[in-house]
Parts: sequence; C-alpha cells; structure tokens
Amino acid sequence: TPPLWTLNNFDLGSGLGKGQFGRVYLAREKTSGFIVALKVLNISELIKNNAEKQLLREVEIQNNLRHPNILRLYGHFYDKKYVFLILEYAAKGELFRHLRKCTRFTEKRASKYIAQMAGALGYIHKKHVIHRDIKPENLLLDLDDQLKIADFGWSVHAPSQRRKTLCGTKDYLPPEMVENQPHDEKIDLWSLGVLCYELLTGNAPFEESANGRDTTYKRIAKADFTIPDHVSVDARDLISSLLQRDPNKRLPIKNVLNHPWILKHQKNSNVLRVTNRYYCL
Ligand SMILES: CC[C@@H](NC(=O)c1cc2[nH]nc(NC(=O)c3ccc(N4CCN(C)CC4)cc3)c2s1)c1ccccc1
Repeated sequence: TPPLWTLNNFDLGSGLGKGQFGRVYLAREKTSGFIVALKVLNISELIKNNAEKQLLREVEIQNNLRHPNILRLYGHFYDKKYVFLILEYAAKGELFRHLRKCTRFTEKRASKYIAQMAGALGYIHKKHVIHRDIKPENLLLDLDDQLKIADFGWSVHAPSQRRKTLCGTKDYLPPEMVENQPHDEKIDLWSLGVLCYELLTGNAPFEESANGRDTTYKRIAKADFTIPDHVSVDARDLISSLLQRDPNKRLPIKNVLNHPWILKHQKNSNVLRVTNRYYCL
C-alpha cells in the first residue's frame, strides 16, 4: 500500500508556475532527498468550477500511465483547503518557452519531439485514454531534453509569453470538436499535426488572426491552412496527412512513427547518445 503523504514529508522550494485552480512548486521529499514538483490545487476553486470529479478521474488515469514522455504522478494527498499532486519534476520547464525563445525549432529538433509525442500517444491510445489535451502549454522538457506531457486537463492562465488568447486556446481543437460531433482518439492525431506545424513555424496553423475567434473555427472546420515555404517536403507531407478533416483519413500513430520525416532525423541507436544541448542560433 502506498505511503500516506503529508506536507510535512516535503521541503517546499520556489514556485515553478501557476495554472487553473493552483500553483506548482519545486519540492524535496525529506527522507530520500528526491526532487519533485508539488502541484497545489485549491479545493474551493475546484468545487466552484465543479472540477473535483474530473480531477479524481484524471488522477486515477495518471496513476496508471507509465511512459518516458508522460509526466509521472507519484502520489497525492489533501488537507482541508488543498489537493496536493506529487509529480515528476521536469527540470527544463515548458516547451513553449523554448519555442518562443527560438521562434521556431530546427526540423531535427521538431521531429525528435513529434516522435516522442507519437510514442506517448500510441501508448495512451492502447490504454483507451484519449484527449490528453496535447497543446504546447502542457508539454515540459526534462534535463535530457525528453518531452513530458504534463497535463491534468487544466489549462494554464500564466501571464508568460504563452499564446495571445487569454483563456485556453482554440487553436488545437479538431473540426469534429468545433462542430460538436462525437470524437475518438483520432482527435489527438489532429492535435499532433497542429503541434508539428507550430514547432516548425512558431505559429499555430489556424492562429486566431485579428478578425476574431469565429474565423478560427471556420478555418478549422474547413482544415484551411497554408504551410510556409521553409518547411521541408517531408514535414509538409506529415502535417497534411494529420490535418485531415475526416478523422479516418488521418495518418495512424504507427505510420507517424515510421514516416520519412521522423526516420530521417532518428539518430542510429548504436551511436553513443551525447547529451544534446540546444542553443538558439
Ligand atoms: C502545465 C500546467 C501545469 N503544470 C504542471 O503540472 C507542472 C508539472 C511539473 N513538473 N515539473 C515542472 N517544471 C516546471 O514547471 C519548470 C518551470 C521552469 C523551469 N526553469 C528552468 C530553468 N530556466 C532558466 C527557467 C525555467 C524549470 C521547471 C512542472 S509544471 C499546472 C496546471 C495547473 C496548476 C499549476 C500547474
């Protein structure tokens, strides 16, 4: 039986970020010295937004996911005011910040992250878990530059240089959700296409332009996007095969993993993996 945690088990460090219903702090478990991220969610906020049931479901799902590209949930506890989630610490923070700093990633770097996302999505779909809400706000990087899906379905409203829309972006919604139709795990294939586009260009394909939100919906519903010239033919092919209106026409995850654009950037496995440090040129 897992240990019963309390706040006394941890030394609290600096605030790492804040989001809906709470904040996340660096923390160290006292006996082991193990570093974690402690997410502190305000119970009255959760209840006000009747998000408590969703939180319980998310915790139950997250408890059972074990994948190198999905942020681990080690445990949780609560007191009168807060729910505490003991999470894996991703030491390089939000993918989004790195993307904003570099404007856009090289094809090699973007392809590495998309391959990691596809691996995590393949794993999640096999467990019949869908819609992990894979917008960049929920993606973190660890010290080895491994991407971590860090989402409990909460969107963040941090003031940082995240995308312009204040409340959760519409950019990542697939046509079937914009049109309120039933949806299945293929919505994650659409979001993967949007993510790939954004990592390579620095903008989302259906970015909310000046003339407001409804144009975004219309453009999503029509899958109306253009890919800038600097994007390679292979990357263009992958994006177009994921951003298909008809969910059944979207490239399945296993074909993403052996797509030419993914394979050509893969390091051959027998080469010693040198810690890849990236600098913005
Ligand atoms: C994805 C949002 C979600 N976040 C988590 O669950 C989160 C879980 C989790 N684990 N590790 C994290 N790491 C960081 O947040 C982090 C941020 C900046 C860092 N710096 C590295 C050095 N650099 C020079 C400056 C930046 C390092 C780590 C986060 S966030 C959330 C949702 C609701 C409420 C709070 C948080």
